[in-house]
Amino acid sequence: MQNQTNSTPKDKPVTDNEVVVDINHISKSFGAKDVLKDINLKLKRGENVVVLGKSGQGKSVTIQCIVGLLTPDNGTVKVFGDDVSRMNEVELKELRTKVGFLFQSGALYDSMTVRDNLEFPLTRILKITDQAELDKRVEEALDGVGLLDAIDKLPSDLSGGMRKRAGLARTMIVRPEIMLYDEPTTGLDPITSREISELILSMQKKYKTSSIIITHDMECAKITADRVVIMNEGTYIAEGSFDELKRSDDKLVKSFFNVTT
Ligand SMILES: Nc1ncnc2c1ncn2[C@@H]1O[C@H](COP(=O)(O)OP(=O)(O)OP(=O)(O)O)[C@@H](O)[C@H]1O
Repeated sequence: MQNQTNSTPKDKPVTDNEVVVDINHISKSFGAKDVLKDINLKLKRGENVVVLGKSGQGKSVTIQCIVGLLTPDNGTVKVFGDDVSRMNEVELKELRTKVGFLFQSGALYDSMTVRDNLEFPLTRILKITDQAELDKRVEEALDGVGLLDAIDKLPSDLSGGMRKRAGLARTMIVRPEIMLYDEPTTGLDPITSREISELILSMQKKYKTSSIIITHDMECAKITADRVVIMNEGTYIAEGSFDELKRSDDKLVKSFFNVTT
């Protein structure tokens, strides 16, 4: 690790089973508060990993460490084999074009139409200038999330579920290799939550994206997860498939499943 040089993700050979995010014994404190104590997580290419945990357990802090917005106090986070804490600004920028986020709000620009919101990353990140190409990509992306009819609407004219779909289309339009979903179904009714969860699953299948999905929503976990990890008090306490964890005898693990199952 000492003399490692960072190369850009696109230089890496792609293999099945490749670990695209490797979190190794990270800890993070804010003042006297030890938020992450010892977190380990490997995300393989094409895999959906759901992180379950109660509020304030450091799930969002973990995500911020993956994209270099926060630096762990100890341990390493490698993305595509490169240590994020050793990346310079150019490398971090390159990394963030490969890693898409979907935050709770969907993070659309309120003053822009849905079309303009989706064009924005195409012009900014992919540097596409040809209007016909922009139109084609925007329409395809919106069609993929069932929102083509809303192309000229403002975010304020959309329901919460539609905003989430538009946010997902905007993130996916640059084809990130890794997706980080921070509570993608929070604030949505059960039917819309299910639709978003199914969309997350279909995105994984269609684009072979590798995703970390942070959620409290057990149905979202059930629909989307290839693997579930449960986080409590700064460490991961259990890991397995949804069905394996559902059968667990551990009291804390059971407490997550008893809510809805
Ligand atoms: N930049 C920061 N400075 C100080 N404290 C922070 C910072 N970021 C997070 N924290 C603290 O770390 C703890 C974990 O926060 P985090 O947002 O990761 O929780 P979470 O598990 O994602 O919870 P939730 O489900 O409520 O979003 C919280 O107590 C929060 O106040």
